[in-house]
Amino acid sequence: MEKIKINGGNRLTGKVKISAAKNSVLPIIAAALLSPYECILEDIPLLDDVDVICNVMHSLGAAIDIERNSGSISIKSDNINILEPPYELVRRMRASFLVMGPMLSRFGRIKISLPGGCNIGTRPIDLHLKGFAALGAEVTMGHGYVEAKCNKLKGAKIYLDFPSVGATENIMMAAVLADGETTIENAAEEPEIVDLANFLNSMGASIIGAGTDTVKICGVKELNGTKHQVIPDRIEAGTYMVAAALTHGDVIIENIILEHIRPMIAKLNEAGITIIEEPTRIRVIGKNRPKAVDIKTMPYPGFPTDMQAQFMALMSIAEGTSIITETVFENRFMHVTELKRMSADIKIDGRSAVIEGKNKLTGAKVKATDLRAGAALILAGLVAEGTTEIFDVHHIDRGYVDVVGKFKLLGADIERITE
Ligand SMILES: CC(=O)N[C@H]1[C@@H](OP(=O)(O)OP(=O)(O)OC[C@H]2O[C@@H](n3ccc(=O)[nH]c3=O)[C@H](O)[C@@H]2O)O[C@H](CO)[C@@H](O)[C@@H]1O
Ligand SMILES: C=C(OP(=O)(O)O)C(=O)O
Repeated sequence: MEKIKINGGNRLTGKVKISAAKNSVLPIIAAALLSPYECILEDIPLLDDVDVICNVMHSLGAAIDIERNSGSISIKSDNINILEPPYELVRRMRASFLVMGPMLSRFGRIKISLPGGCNIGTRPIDLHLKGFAALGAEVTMGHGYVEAKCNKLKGAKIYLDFPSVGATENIMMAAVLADGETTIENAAEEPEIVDLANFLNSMGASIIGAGTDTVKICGVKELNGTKHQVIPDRIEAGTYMVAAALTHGDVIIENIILEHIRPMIAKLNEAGITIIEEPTRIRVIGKNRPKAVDIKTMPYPGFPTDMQAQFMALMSIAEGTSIITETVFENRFMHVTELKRMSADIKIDGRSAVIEGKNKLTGAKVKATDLRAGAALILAGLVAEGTTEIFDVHHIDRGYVDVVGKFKLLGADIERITE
C-alpha cells in the first residue's frame, strides 16, 4: 500500500514545470487509430492513464513505442486486428471509450464495455451514441457492452444537449473519415478539443471551428501520420497556483498557456492573490490570507470542474464564507468529508458547498476518493498543522506527473511511503 505523507507549514518557493495535458494526450493517442501511418507525440506526461490508453491501443493491435527518458511516443495502427478491447482495461478508465469513434470510422465496427459511473457522477454516454447513430451507425447495447456497426459513416448535423467534452471528441474523430460534412452544434469548447482538432488536421483531416460551439468536419478518404506536441496541462497548472496561494508562497509556474488558465487567474485575483503574467509562465505570490470568493463550475471558458476540489481546499482557510456550486457533475463533493477530517467547516446544500474559512486546518489520515479530490487533500496537507497521510494515492497518479517530486522541489515536506 502506498501513501503520501506531508508535514504541513512550509512556504513554497521556486519554479515548477507543468507537464503536457492528460485530457489532451488521451484522445490524441486514441485518434492515432485513424491512420495506418506512424504518429509521434513528444514530451507526453508519463501517467497511469497514459499507460492504460496505450494498453487499450495495444490490445487492438497498434504498435506502441514509448521512449520513457524523453517522453516521446510512436504509435502505428497498421495492424489493427481486434475489434473488442478487453473489459479489464476499459473499466480502468473512462477515456478508454474514446477509441470508439476512431474504430467505427476506420473499421466500421467496435464492441466495447460500457464505461459506467464513477465517484464523481453517473457519467452516461448517451450523447456519444446519439452522435454515432446520427452518422449512420447501428448501435446496440446488452450484457454491459455497446456495439456499433456501419458500412461507411455519413456526415450529419448533430446537436449536443450538453457540451460534453468526450462526446465532442468521439464524434469529431468518427466524422473525419465519414462521407460528407458533419456539424456538431453546442460542441464543447475546451482547449483539449482544439488540440485534438489540430492533431487531426495535421494528419490531413478537415476540421474548422474547434474551440467554438460549432465544429464542422469535412470527411476525407484517409489520414497520414504526423508529429505533434501536446498542450500544457491547465489543471496541473491551476493546482500549483493554488498551492502557492495557500502556503503564502512565491512560485513561478512554467510551461503554461495564459488563455487556458484565465478562470483560475481571475478567481485568485479576486481572492487577493498577486499574479504576475508572462507569455509562457506566471508567478503566484500569496502575501496575505486569501479572501473568500464564490465559484460556479461551468464548461469552458467557465471555471473548470477539475479545479473545484482544489479551490475548496483554498477556501477552507480563506477569510470569510464562500459558496462553491458544481454544475457539471452531480456528485463531485466526495472530498468534503475528507477535508472536514482536517477541520474544514463545509456544509453541502444540494449542488452547492458552503465553506466557512478557518484560521487553520489540522493534519489527519484521509483518503483520495478521486483524482482531483486527492489533489485537494495534498493542498490542504501542505498548509495544515501537523502531519497528513493520504491513502489511495493511485487516483492521484492518474493525473499528476511526479507530484511528490515537484512539491518537494518547491520546498514542501512531502514523501511517498510504500508499506
Ligand atoms: C478524459 C477527460 O477529458 N476528462 C474530462 C472530460 O470528461 P468527460 O468527457 O467524461 O466529461 P463530459 O464533458 O462528457 O461530461 C460533462 C457532463 O455531461 C454529462 N454527459 C456526458 C456525456 C454524455 O453522453 N451524456 C451526459 O449526460 C456527464 O455526465 C457530465 O455531467 O470533461 C470533464 C468536464 O470538463 C472533465 O471533468 C474531465 O476531466
Ligand atoms: C475527471 C477527470 O478525469 P476522467 O474524465 O478521466 O475521470 C479529471 O481529470 O479530473
